[in-house]
Amino acid sequence: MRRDTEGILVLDEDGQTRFASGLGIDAAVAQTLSRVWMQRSGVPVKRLFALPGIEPAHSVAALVASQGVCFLIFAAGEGDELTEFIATVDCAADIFRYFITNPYEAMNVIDAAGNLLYMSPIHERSIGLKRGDAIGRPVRDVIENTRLQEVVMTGKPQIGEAHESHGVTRIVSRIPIFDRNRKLVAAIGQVMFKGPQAIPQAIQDISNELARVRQERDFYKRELSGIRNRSYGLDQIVGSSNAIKRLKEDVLRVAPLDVPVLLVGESGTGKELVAHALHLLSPRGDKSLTLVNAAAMPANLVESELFGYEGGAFTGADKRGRKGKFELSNSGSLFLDEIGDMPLEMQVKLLRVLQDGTFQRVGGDRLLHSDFRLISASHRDFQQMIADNTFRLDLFYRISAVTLYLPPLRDRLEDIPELADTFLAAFAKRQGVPKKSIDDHVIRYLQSCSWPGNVRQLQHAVERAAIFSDGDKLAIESFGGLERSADTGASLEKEYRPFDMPTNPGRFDVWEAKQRVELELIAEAMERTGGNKKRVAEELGISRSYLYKQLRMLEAGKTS
Ligand SMILES: Nc1ncnc2c1ncn2[C@@H]1O[C@H](COP(=O)(O)OP(=O)(O)OP(=O)(O)O)[C@@H](O)[C@H]1O
Repeated sequence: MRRDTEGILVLDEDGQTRFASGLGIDAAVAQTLSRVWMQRSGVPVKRLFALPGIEPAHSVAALVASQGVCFLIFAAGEGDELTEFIATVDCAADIFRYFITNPYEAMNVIDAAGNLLYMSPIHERSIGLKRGDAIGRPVRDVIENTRLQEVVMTGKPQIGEAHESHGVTRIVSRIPIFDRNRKLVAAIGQVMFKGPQAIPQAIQDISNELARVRQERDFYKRELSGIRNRSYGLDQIVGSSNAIKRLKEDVLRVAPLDVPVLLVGESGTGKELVAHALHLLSPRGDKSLTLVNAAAMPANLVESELFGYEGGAFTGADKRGRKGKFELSNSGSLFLDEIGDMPLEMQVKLLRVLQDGTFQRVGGDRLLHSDFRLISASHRDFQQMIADNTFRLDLFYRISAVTLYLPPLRDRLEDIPELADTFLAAFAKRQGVPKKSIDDHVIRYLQSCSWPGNVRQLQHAVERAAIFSDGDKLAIESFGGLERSADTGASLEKEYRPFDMPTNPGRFDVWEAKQRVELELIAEAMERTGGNKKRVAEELGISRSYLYKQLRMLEAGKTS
């Protein structure tokens, strides 16, 4: 006969059986437990203990009341350390309580779905939660930057990691919890809570260094993906609208001149494309075009990226030092994208480089010189930035000898068929699949959309539709519902026009602009050298007679 593995035995004050079931009916079990109960005045009954003299091993939980006792008997399972621990350590419950309320090391528990089952009081207090507030909530909504949910997803522990939350770095271990059938049921997070001073400075330094390296890695990844092996010329600028025709004419006219060019236009209008064309069509076209994205660059990297650094300039720096973008673009062009996002303190430094082409590496004292042609770009409204004092007027003048305006796609909807066709052809070639086509009614649909992300958005939308359309034609549904136009084009064009933009986008007098920059350079050099004309002529590489002529113009400008 199969023996029960569980049972209940209820005894009264005098040890008489009041209720029994399962193993509780077994005479040997009842006798043993009755003895334990009747000796309670000498040996108090433990809350949990191993059942003596019965094979296989069983554990007993005792619920003691004034009129009697209820024993719950259950199979312990071989080598069950928990039952053994509870059975042999009298203060087992107190030890558990210590672990879950430990003020030096918090313990949080989540279930397999990533929801909090328990959070230590110390941790709750540290993030301003009331007792039990976090229970039932997804852990990632409660603990900033936590990765505890990853542990229930992967089943892999994360031991001794630095975790930054609410401005404090603490050491954390995250451990998956499995049941006896090796099924993942929960995860616990143990957080060292002695305060920041408990974390050795070395660990803090490593964690800072790691964050810096991660940031740097992401930055270079972005840079790398930006440097595609594509050839950019005028042919790459697709479109036959008047606006694009004029833009191409202007690129041809400006490219050979060694003056700074500012490209202004919304995101995705092709500023980078135009920068490449300007460079390729310039006398510097066979040299390199160095790309810098001021917005994507982490603040702590901007200076060393642009200026380079000398060996040992800071922790983690290359021992041999490194050239910055200014040096790398020597004799070529420098494309400074999103210049409007450059912090003010960097603007001052950039201005200095643009004034005389000299600079120093971070941590160095050698005066270096670089000869580059600056092409900068921004989607921002310079007029507004200058009014808000977030962009320096003198820098604006310096970078915008020529400003080219790139029209938003909504202002040249007639380019959509050509652009869409180009993107479809390129997509088909890249993927090695037949090219799909677009019916006129789909083109009309595309022309009714607002395209806030301009050509880039169109390119992505067309590629997406090429993937999701069945057959050899793009269907409207496969564009996934694009935003329709509310016809705001005209006002936006105005918004993006920088201050001295000609009303006719792209039209300007290049010679006038060149003259203006030259006069500014001369005025500045005169001021710097205290009016020493010989030095000014030498520094600027112009003859003295030409300098005198220009000075007369400057004088005339002041009095007119
Ligand atoms: N006229 C165009 N002809 C062909 N492709 C274009 C044109 N304009 C933009 N593109 C394409 O659209 C995408 C975005 O262009 P680009 O990166 O030059 O825009 P951007 O104005 O520099 O954008 P952002 O300001 O966001 O950096 C690129 O893939 C580019 O090749």
